[in-house]
This record gives sequence, C-alpha cells and structure tokens, in this order.
Amino acid sequence: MELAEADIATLGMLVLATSVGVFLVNYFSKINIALRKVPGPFYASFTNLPLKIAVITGRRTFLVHQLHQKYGPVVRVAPSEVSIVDAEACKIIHRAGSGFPKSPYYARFINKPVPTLFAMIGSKEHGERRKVFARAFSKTEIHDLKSGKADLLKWLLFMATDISGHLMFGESFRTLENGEVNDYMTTLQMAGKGGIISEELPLLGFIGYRLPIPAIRDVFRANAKQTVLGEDAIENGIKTGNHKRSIFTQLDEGSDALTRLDLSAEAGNFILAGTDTTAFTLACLLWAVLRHSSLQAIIEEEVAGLPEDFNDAQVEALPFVNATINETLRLYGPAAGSLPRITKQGGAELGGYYIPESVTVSTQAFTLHRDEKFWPDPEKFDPYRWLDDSVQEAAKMAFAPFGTGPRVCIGIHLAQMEMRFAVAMFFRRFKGARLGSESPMTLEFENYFLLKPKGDFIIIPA
Ligand code: HEM
Repeated sequence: MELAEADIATLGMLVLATSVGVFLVNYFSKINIALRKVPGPFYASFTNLPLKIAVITGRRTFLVHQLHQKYGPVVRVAPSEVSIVDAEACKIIHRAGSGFPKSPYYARFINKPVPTLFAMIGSKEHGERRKVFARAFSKTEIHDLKSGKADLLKWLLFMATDISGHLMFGESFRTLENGEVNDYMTTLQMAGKGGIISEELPLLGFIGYRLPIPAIRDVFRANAKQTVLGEDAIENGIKTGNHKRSIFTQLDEGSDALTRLDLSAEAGNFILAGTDTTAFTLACLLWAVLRHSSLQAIIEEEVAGLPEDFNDAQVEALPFVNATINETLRLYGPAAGSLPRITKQGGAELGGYYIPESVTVSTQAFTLHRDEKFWPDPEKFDPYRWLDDSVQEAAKMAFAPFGTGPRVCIGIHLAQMEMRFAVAMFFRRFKGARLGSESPMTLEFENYFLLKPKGDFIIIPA
C-alpha cells in the first residue's frame, strides 16, 4: 500500500516535472519569443488546450471571433497559431505566389493515400491538378451539364446530394424522389465531425473506431466509409456508362495522369465540399427571408417575372435575389471559419506584426464579414446593402465566402448556380410560405470546419 502511494507520488512528480519542462521549452522557444508582441490571451503562449476544446465541441470559429473582438485583428490563439482578419493581411496570405502553403490541417479531409485538390499542399502539384479540373467547373461547362409541412434542411440536403450525384457520377442518388436519407447522406453528415475529433484527439478516434456501440462507432468510421461509397459510385458509373455524363468527362489536359484512386478520392472530396455547403446556405437564406415578409414579397415579385422555362442567366440578372444570396453568404457563409496556412521562410509582416516562419496563420471570413469598417450594422441581415454601388469596395476587401487566390473554391460557379435556381424555384412555387413555430428565433451554428445551422427549419406552404 505504502509502495503504491510512493509510486503515485513519483508519478505525480514526473507529470508535474514534464508539464513544467514542456511549459519552459514552449515559453522560451524561438517562435514564442518572436510571437510575444502579438496580442492574445496569456494561455495562448504555452497551450492550445482551450482552442482544442473549442474545436471538438464545435465552437472554434466563435471562440476565435470573441478573441478578435477583445484583442483586435491579429490574435495569437495557440503557441504557434495566429488568427488574422486584417483585410490587407488576408489578401497577402491568400494571393497567388504568396508562399503561404495550406497547413497540414487539411490532411484530415482525405482518407486515401493520395492527396486531393482540396488538401494538396505544394503549389506546383496543386496548380497541375487545378488545371485538370478548371474547365469542367467553369461557368459554361456547369451550365451545359444540367439538363403540408416540410423539414427544409432535409429537403435541401436531398437536393444538393442529388445534384452532386449527377455531376460526379452521372446519376442522381434520387433522394428527392424517394424522400429518404440514404447511406451516403448519413455518412457525409458524420464524416466531418468524426474526422475532426479524431485528428484533435487521436486516442479517442482510435477507441471510437473500435467501440461496439454503432451510434458512436459509425461517426468515427464515416470518413473511411465515405471513400468506399465514392469508389462504389465511380465503379458503378463506369459499369453503366453513366460517368460519361459526369464532370469527370470534361477534364482537361493532364487528366491521363489521374489514377482510378485519384478520381474516387477527388469525387469523395467534391461531394463532401459541395453538398452541405450549398444546403446550409440555402437553409439560412430561406430562414432569414421568411422572417422578413417585406424581403419575401420583393423576391416573390422578382421571380414571378421569370418565364416558365427560365435559365440561369435570367436569374443571375435579378438584383434582389443575388443581393440576398450575397447577404446570406456574408452573415451565414458555411465555410467562414479558419483557413489555416503556414508562414513562409523568413516569416512575414502581417497586420503590423512580425510572424516568424512555420507558424500557422489562419484567416476567418466569419469575423471579416462582420468588420464594421466595411459592413455598417454588420449583424443586420440586409440584402439592400448589396444594391448600393459603394458595396463593391467593401466586397473587394472583405468578402470571401468562397476563399480567395489560387485556392478559391473550384465549385463557386456550380454553387452559385445551384443556389440561384433553388431560390427562384422556391419563391415561385411556395408563394406566401411561412416558417413553422418550431423554427429557431435566432441562428446558432455547430462548427466542425463547416458552420451547420442548428434546429428544425420547418416551412408551412401558404
Ligand atoms: C455555398 C457553397 C460553397 C462554399 C461557401 C464553399 C467555400 C469554399 C471555401 C471557403 C474554400 C477555400 C478553402 C481554403 O482555402 O482552405 C473552398 C474550396 C473548395 N471547394 Fe468549395 N464551397 C462551396 C461549394 C462547393 C461545391 C459545390 C464544390 C463542388 C465540387 C466545392 C469544392 C471545393 C474544392 C474542391 C475546394 C478546394 C479548391 C482548391 O484547393 O483548389 N465547393 N470552398
């Protein structure tokens, strides 16, 4: 017994000594000394624990936003991570040839031994892969490809899933028709959360993957399963010949170098990147508009003027519909959290501070989109601000819902077209619809990389 107590005491001393050692090494490291001038909470100079806890509880973007409100546009959020929302500095970090590669953080979005467009780090490798997909995702090609009570988010996810199926595999998943969540959707919903928690807490990921409790185990297995489903869909498409009508037939020079493994990895990532993003944005848009009957009336009037067989160019010409989509992306953009990059060799001067090399610098549109310098009364959902010419300057400096520079979203035209069509169709078909009383009064989000609106979004047709 006495021996056990002595052992515990020794162990305690060891843990304490190790913690003090780690603290001292971190505190007096070159990076820490260089970053001391960067404002931020004291803990950030020696631990990333509060940030980690925020990540695994789905609150990272909001913690970082609070820190910016307290400390300004450049904030140290962890020993070797600085968050930057100074508009000029964000441009420096993301522009072509900036020398700030994506951080290894993006590896959590792949589940294959091959990197994908989204996760590639090297700019040469990324440039080559981007060229292969550039034309297929261009506005012209995307155009040519398209030939009681309702749970809004569910139906929007059905829509986005079916469109993704069409584009990636030449075949719809038919979830809209069947009205049922399929295996692919359940997997997608879990993949983001499972991947991020496993990356932050590998031991929990390891145990979760093996737990005999399906509800928990499936969350940690979703990433791997999503890849298998992607492979199956590609194989099926090839067998049936349907893939000939998919995005993968529009590829440019260099596509010969893509293996079957590359294709299914890219397909898996495209579906992940393109499904929830558009569905979440549309859910927020409909929620925000249906809460303001005056906005609803203007949109209903605009879309009522479209011909029966309207096309995308005609919806793109409707000022209020487009202003409303932009305003939704500003306030409720689904990918507005941190986009981490690594500082280049020799470090850089960003937002008035010297940041040494090899430090993670993350920028977040969530905060940039609420900067009063550019967006007066920033928390107000106000599509009218987009009808004023002066908004152009603000948008150039501080509007980046799809990212900017060479890593800007490749699906931007697809997403915008999908959202324009969905808005036009909804407000033509469901004139006078209203939100059910179950719907949330204010929007709150769960943040596992994407910002997913919380709550039931119930629509009641007129
Ligand atoms: C409202 C809808 C969407 C939003 C807000 C959005 C947002 C973003 C953002 C912010 C990035 C930059 C990430 C970074 O720099 O770290 C990005 C990249 C990307 N997005 Fe989207 N996205 C949307 C829809 C789509 C769709 C429909 C696809 C379809 C395939 C897609 C595929 C991708 C890919 C592959 C990348 C990586 C591009 C590269 O690194 O070259 N996204 N997206």
